[in-house]
Amino acid sequence: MTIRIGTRASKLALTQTQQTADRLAAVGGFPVELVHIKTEGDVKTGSLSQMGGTGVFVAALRDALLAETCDVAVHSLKDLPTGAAVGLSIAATPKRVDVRDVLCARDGLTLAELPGGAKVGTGSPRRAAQLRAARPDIEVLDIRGNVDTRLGRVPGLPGNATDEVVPGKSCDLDAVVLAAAGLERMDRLDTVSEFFETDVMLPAPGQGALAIECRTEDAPHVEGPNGVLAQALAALNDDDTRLAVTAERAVLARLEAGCAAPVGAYAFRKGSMLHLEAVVCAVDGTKTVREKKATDGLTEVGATLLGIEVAELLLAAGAAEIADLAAS
Ligand SMILES: NCc1[nH]cc(CCC(=O)O)c1CC(=O)O
Repeated sequence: MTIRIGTRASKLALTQTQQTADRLAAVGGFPVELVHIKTEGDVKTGSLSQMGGTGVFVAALRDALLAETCDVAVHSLKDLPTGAAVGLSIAATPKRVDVRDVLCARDGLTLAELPGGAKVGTGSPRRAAQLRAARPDIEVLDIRGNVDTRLGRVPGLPGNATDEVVPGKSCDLDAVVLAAAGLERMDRLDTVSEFFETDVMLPAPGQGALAIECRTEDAPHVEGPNGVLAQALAALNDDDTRLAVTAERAVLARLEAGCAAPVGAYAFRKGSMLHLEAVVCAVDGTKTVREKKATDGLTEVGATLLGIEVAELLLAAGAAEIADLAAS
């Protein structure tokens, strides 16, 4: 029995799927193969929001699972909509890597060292808002493209393909903001000039974590017999990661936030407590509401309730008035 793992064709997706496939094969003792699934988001160009947001990347993989074109799909958890997919389960969330956002600037500059008027690229309203809050005097530009394309917008970064300055294309910005996790997986952490601590920039809910999805019948069950795939998936799960991302995603769900809403959230377990902090910002950076809370309820339900509670604190503090939460 060969387990087929569906993947998008992007370098980041291929890298993280191959790494997961290798671990699954090692713990499961069965052969695995990668199946390339073309998604609407890979084929079309232009604004993601016009295609229905990052959900388009996920939908094709889910269709392939349900059609039994593949048995397992690996998603970046932060790209996964909060709504459940009928017939499918998140069978494992492996231990998450660095959750932080990073600055990749020319000449190794930090955010504080960038000159006034510096051009900083990001496609994320959450990052744009927090950048503007920290440095109202810089210019934040909306950029698109994969990780290599984005890094290529900053002159002199290690590993860039060209030094040619082409406006809108290459070497035309002072810095870009990306997730440490993606750079780590693609072995491009040497481009980072600053790691943002969470008091400056709260990451996207689920950032740095993967979700391994399968048909519900193949997922690990609490009771009853588990097949070889379910057992291998259970072995890849990290309980603390699952708790943290459950709390973070409950914030999004309770806020009914779209995938382009300027919402950051970060949860972590420390000892017997699960801590959660979340932020909603005005995209122009002028207003921010931030709340945090902890629970000793270290269960799926406890984590969900913590997320709901923090979301309600944010709403009570005016979150819905300062930002378009439905933005997608
Ligand atoms: N939205 C694109 C995306 N989806 C997942 C990652 C990598 C980080 C992660 O796995 O959380 C990235 C790139 C980025 O945000 O820099």
